This record gives sequence, structure tokens and C-alpha cells, in this order.
Amino acid sequence: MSADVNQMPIINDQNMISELFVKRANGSAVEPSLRQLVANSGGQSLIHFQRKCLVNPTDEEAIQLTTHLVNRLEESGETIYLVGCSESGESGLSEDELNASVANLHRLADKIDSDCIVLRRRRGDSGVGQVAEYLVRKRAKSNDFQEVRVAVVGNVDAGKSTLLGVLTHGELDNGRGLARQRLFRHKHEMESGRTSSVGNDILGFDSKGSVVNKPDAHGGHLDWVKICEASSKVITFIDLAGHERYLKTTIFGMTGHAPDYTMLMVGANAGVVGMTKEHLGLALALNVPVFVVVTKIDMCPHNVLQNTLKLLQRVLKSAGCRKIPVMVQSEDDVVIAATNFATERLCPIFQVSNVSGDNLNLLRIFLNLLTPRTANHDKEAAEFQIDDTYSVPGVGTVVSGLTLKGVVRLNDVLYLGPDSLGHFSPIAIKSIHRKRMPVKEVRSGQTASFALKKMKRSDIRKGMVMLSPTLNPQAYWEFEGEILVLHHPTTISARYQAMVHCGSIRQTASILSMSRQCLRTGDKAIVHFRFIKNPEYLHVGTRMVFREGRTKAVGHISKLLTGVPPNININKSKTKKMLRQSMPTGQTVLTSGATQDENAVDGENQMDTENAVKSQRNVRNRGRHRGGTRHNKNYSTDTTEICAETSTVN
Ligand SMILES: Nc1nc2c(ncn2[C@@H]2O[C@H](COP(=O)(O)OP(=O)(O)OP(=O)(O)O)[C@@H](O)[C@H]2O)c(=O)[nH]1
Repeated sequence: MSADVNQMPIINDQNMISELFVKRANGSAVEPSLRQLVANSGGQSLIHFQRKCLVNPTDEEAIQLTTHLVNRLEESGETIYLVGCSESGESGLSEDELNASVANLHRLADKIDSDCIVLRRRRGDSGVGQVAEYLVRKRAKSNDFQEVRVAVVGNVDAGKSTLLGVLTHGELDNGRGLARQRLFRHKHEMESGRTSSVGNDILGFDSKGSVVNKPDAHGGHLDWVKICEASSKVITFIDLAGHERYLKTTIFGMTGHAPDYTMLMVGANAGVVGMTKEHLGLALALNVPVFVVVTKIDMCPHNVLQNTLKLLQRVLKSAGCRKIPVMVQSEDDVVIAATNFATERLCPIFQVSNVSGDNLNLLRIFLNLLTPRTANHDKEAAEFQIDDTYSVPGVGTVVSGLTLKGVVRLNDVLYLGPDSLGHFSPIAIKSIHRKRMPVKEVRSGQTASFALKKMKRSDIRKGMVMLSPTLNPQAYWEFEGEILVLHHPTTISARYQAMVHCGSIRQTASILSMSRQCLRTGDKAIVHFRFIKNPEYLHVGTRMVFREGRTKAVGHISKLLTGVPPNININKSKTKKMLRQSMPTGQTVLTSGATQDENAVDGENQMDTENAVKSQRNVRNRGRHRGGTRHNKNYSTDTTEICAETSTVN
């Protein structure tokens, strides 16, 4: 007899399922086990049911399947089920069986406040019967949407801002810059048509996979709060500049805004030119999966488009990239690409027009299927990295960034730092906004803005963190990094200085020593760095980019070193002022590496540190010095050729 799922209890208790397994082990008649019913195929949340288990499930089976669904949705908010296909490859159901299975899946999902969206139906692998792929997604609850961040990169004029304007506002472009007007933030961007800053735009999908963005009829503005309230998933596009002049900002967008995916845009007529390879290399170096969108197919002759696609595939397959390019031309292709994309090796390629709208529907379906890549760290102590600061009239100082770990709640007191002396100071959270929506808490993996009590904007810089008081934070002047030099025109030696990008940290560092005498393009080494201005809060394993002009090295932090402050030009009066400010009445400054108690005992700690810095200045005399030596050897400047090496540096 078929179980009536409307009558089924909803169980979300793991004990219940364990009990079922125990009963089975004891010989009770609980058949079959959950493991036999469902299996995760790996990749992006693709689950196989036992071929016929949804056709006519027993009560026990229905309970087990519900439990499984609840657990999956709690983990990731959505999951894809393959109906009528076992993990062993046995596949295909008759039309009646498939319809019954799908009806049961709909009822199961409805019971747990979720929706099912058909992704595709196809013939069984043996050519007999049919199978279907269904996306099951939780319905939107307020402030409970999934957040996926997509960095948008590509050469200037590839159509990045235009595509984002078209996707988020739902109106096609006129080929003369109409759609991008809505996204520009600065007057000079309006005038020049060039993006110069890191911009954010959002695209919301509801539990049925429909776009929820509805710009207002007059100004065409988007109400972020309404979008977030109606969405089960919000894609945040990090719109980055294509011009080489703004590469520093683009790198900051890729490291500091922690994108889950990179959308590399290529103009069909211009091809793989300018910064395209540079941006691709950056995404590879930072281990961010890439998909490519070729734009302007409406105005590109067929042979030129074919040449662009051929070159693109060659670059992606090259030893430097080792990607598997997949042309996405149908909804089937989209589902295959999306369910295998998490492997990082697959690189889907879309061909679209922002003017005629060709293939934009495929791109929308693909975006709807992307899932966040970051693991859940809600249970750990809170850590928030600051990527921007604002002074909001009537509110005060506001910081924006990403919650890397834990949960931050309204009125929580976190430690903000490190300041230029490596101190962390307590700071209270006055209000929290998530995607411009006031909320009471934010969790790991979510971006947010916090209004801070009694804090001046000028005392906060990008790269600072806000940490749970339970942590014992230490700021570091020095660290060791395992790096690979992607390009340098000459040789790098000790004392060379360049900008280190690492998370939202962006600061010049000096090379103190290296595991080799000097470094040339393609060389790997362990390098001892020292920041020149401020100590930073670092983690071993964080990816880093080391760059100056055309010089570029990538790698990760391999060791944190407790070095002394370098010879910095200290503004004495400012330092004293900061020390005074960092100790408001009744509050304690947490000196790096010391516990709150230790600080309380050692009241003169801060002045001691200042004196130590002063004496260091007298002892050392290391000015800004470039260690480059010109030589004649010709090295490859093709980033993609050498990026393959990055995987070995990881
Ligand atoms: N015909 C046609 N024109 C397009 C298409 N996409 C963009 N354009 C036009 O191409 C021009 C450049 O587009 P943008 O969106 O500013 O390019 P971008 O990549 O954002 O450029 P930067 O912000 O400078 O990095 C604009 O005039 C758009 O109207 C398309 O698919 N077809």
C-alpha cells in the first residue's frame, strides 16, 4: 500500500533514523535502509533515489526519505534529486511510475515547506523508460536566503556592466550603453563608460527558480530589501573593472570579496584580448571556479565568433589552465554543467547577446543552480573581515565585509583590529544590515554591514577584522609565504617590495629573505615577508597575490612569524591619540597575543609598545628598496601557461 505522505509525520530528528538502522540490525522488519534508498553521487548536491522507491513508498521508506530531505536542505538550502535512477546505474521508469514518483516527491517537499522544480526529463541510460532531475529548494523565510557571490571580470568593453544591468533589471541593452547606466556609481564612470570601482548588484531567485528582481517603473531602481525578502537564493555580482589601470581594485575584488565563482566575460568580436588572460590567471591562482560568457554575438560575424571560441577553448585546455571547456547550448547542457561545476575542472561557456537576449535564459538557469562553496562555520568563534568603511550621516561609522566564521548578533561586543600597534579594541555592534536589510544577526558565509558605536572611520582600514572576545588574536608583521612568480621582467631579490593581497588585506610588504638567491618568472620559493605599515591578522593557508606593476606572484601563507615592528615612520602625536582612543573609559585594549586578563594586569603595555617601536626606529635603517636587477633573458608573459604551476604551490 502506498504511504499517504500528507499523513506522514515530519521528522527531522537524526535519532529516529539511527533507531531505524538499529531495528534493522536487530532483525526487525524495517526495509530497506536509507543508505539503500538514497546515495549522494558527489559533485553538486546530486542525489540518486533507489530506482522505484518513490513510486509506491512504504510508511517507513517515506519517513526515511523525508528525513533525508530535511537534512539535505538544512545543510545547503537546496538539493538535486535524480528520480528513477539508482546509483548503480540501473535507470528508467515507465511514464506512470515516473509521474507517481514525481507526485510523491512534490508532496514530500511541500510537507517540509519546499518546492520542486523540474530541471530535465530524459531517457534512461539503457534507453528504456525515463528519468527526471528535480531541484528541491526551501521556500523563502525572512533573511534566510542562500548567498552566492560571483566575481565579474573580463577585458574593458566586454559587456560586463551591460550584462549585469540586463540580468538585474530585466531589460535588454541598445548596444550603446543603455543597460550599464543603472550600475555606474561615479560621475566619471557615467561619462567614460568605464567601471573603476568594485560594485555590487543582486539577482534574487525564489523557491521555484523565478527571478524576483522588479525595478521600479520610473527610476528603474531596485529595492534590495524586497528582493531579499522574496528570494530563496540571492546572487551577488561583484562587478570589477576591465581596464588595466584599475587592476589593483580588481585583484582586491577577487581576494577581499571572496567570490564563490568567477564569470569571465569575453566580447565575441574582440576575442581573448587585453586583461582576459590576466583575470583568468587570477581566478585560477585563487582557486575560484570559472565560467565564461561570450557577449555581443548579435554583432559578430560567424567566422570571427568561431575564431574567438576556438582560441578560448585552446587557452582553457592549455597546460596552464587544464580546464574542460563545455559549450552550453541547451537546458540539458546547463544542468550537466551546473551539477558538475563544483569539480572546478569544468568550464562552461555561454554565448549571449545583451541586445537580442539570445541565450540569456540559459545563463539565468545556470545562475539559479549555483550554490555557495564555503562550508558552514556557524559554530566557530566569530570572525568578520572588513572590506570597506563608510561614514553614514545620522548613523556614524559603518563597516562592510564578510562573516568568515561564527554568528554576529546585534549589540555583540567584538574585538576590532589590529591597529598600527597590533592592538584589538572592543567595539559594540549598533545595527546590522544584510543586503541593505536590517537584521538581528549574520552567519558565516554572509556579507553584512555593521554600524559601530563610538568609532571614527579614520581609525578603521580595509583588512582589519572583528573577532569574538573568546579568541586570543595576534597581529603579525612578518610571515612566510610559498609563492610562484608568474611574471617579473628581471630578478627579484631580498628587499624587493610589492603589494600583498590576502583576503581583504592590501598592503605593501618587503622581502626579507628567500629560500633561493633570486627569483625569476616561473620560480617557486619560500619567502619571508614583512609588512611595511601595519601588522595584520593572518591565517596559515590563506591564498595571496604579490604584485607590483607587471610583476606578479601567487601562493599562500605558510607560516606566521612573530617579528618585531619594522622601521616605520611613526607619527608620534597620532600614535598617542590612537592609544587614548583605543581605551575608552571602562574598556580594555587587547594587545596582540595577550589575553584580556593579561592586558588588565599590565596597564602600561601600550606605552611600552610605543617605546619599543621608537627604539626599533633608531636601531634599524631599512628604507624602501627595490631588489630588481635587469637581465636579458626573455620570459613568457602568458599567465595561463604558468598558472598550472599554481596547483603545485597550493
Ligand atoms: N551589440 C551589443 N552590444 C553590447 C553587448 N553587450 C554590451 N554591449 C555594448 O558594449 C559597450 C561596452 O559595454 P560595458 O558593459 O560598458 O563593458 P564593460 O566590460 O563593463 O567595460 P568596463 O566597465 O570598462 O570594464 C556598451 O556600449 C554596450 O552597450 C551585446 O551583447 N551586443
